[in-house]
Amino acid sequence: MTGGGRFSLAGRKALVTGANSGIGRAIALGLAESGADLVVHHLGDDEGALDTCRRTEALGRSAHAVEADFTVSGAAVLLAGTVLEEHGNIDILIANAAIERRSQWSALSESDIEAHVTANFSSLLLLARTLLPPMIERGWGRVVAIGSVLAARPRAETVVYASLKSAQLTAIRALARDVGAKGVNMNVVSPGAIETERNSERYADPAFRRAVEAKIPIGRAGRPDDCVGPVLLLCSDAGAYITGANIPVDGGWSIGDAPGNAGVTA
Ligand SMILES: NC(=O)C1=CN([C@@H]2O[C@H](COP(=O)(O)OP(=O)(O)OC[C@H]3O[C@@H](n4cnc5c(N)ncnc54)[C@H](O)[C@@H]3O)[C@@H](O)[C@H]2O)C=CC1
Ligand SMILES: O=C(O)C(=O)C[C@H](O)C(=O)CO
Repeated sequence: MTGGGRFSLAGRKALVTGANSGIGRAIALGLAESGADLVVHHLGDDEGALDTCRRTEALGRSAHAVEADFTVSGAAVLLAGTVLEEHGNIDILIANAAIERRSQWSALSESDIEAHVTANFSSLLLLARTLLPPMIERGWGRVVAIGSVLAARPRAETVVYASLKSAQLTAIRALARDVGAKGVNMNVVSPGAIETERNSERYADPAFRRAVEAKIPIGRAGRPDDCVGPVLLLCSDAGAYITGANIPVDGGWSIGDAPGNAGVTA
């Protein structure tokens, strides 16, 4: 099945980071359903990456798995170079992979801060530095970074993670401004509470689930699949006039949030 018309991604090739699980896997498969070929990035999950590749091939698209640890300095540059060399130009970059280590600010270690900065912020800029020029040359490209509603909801135990989601948004908007006239659109999709591998233990606690659901106007936690449609819009010609945007996918959770609202405990 391929999404047709203005949502079609036929003939496009996408690199999706963290495409072995959760939101990244759902987005990767959505892109493939709409006609894109894939480069499936993962870290330490051969089985998950192969599963995404097999499911992509079952949709009639090609898929190749690549591995990189973005907490390691130089890994993003190496990956981008290898991808261009071995898999050809990338039309669509989905920067989805991220680490989230929660701890009180008073317990933060320098190495933890550095790991977050390298994986969640530097890797986006370094992937973009290599992958954007060929997009600009061909006059068409899309970058979607996966943000978080936490960027606008600062809380002490996610101070590094949330700050970097804010920084990522600013970076995307800065670059979007520069490449907009060259056919390259760059946006952020910001999920709210989405049930995935990273938080399955928290959601196993019924009290946690109830607390989260009570704050969401749509009344349920999100599913990875909820993030797919907005990304397809931004990656296709249907989204040709959208750049530098930040689209929340949070069941309405952020409606009425004041900047700096720290009252959400889920
Ligand atoms: N699940 C949620 O409620 C929310 C998730 N997000 C964002 O969505 C994105 C995906 O998260 P989920 O699907 O929930 O989590 P997940 O844990 O299923 O996926 C994270 C992916 O990142 C990759 N990854 C982890 N450490 C890495 C490293 N050091 N180097 C390279 N890749 C690494 C893994 O391959 C994994 O597939 C992340 O950017 C996260 O910040 C944002 C808001 C809410
Ligand atoms: O991981 C993020 O980023 C989040 O936004 C997490 C959720 O909002 C959350 O903490 C509730 O499950």
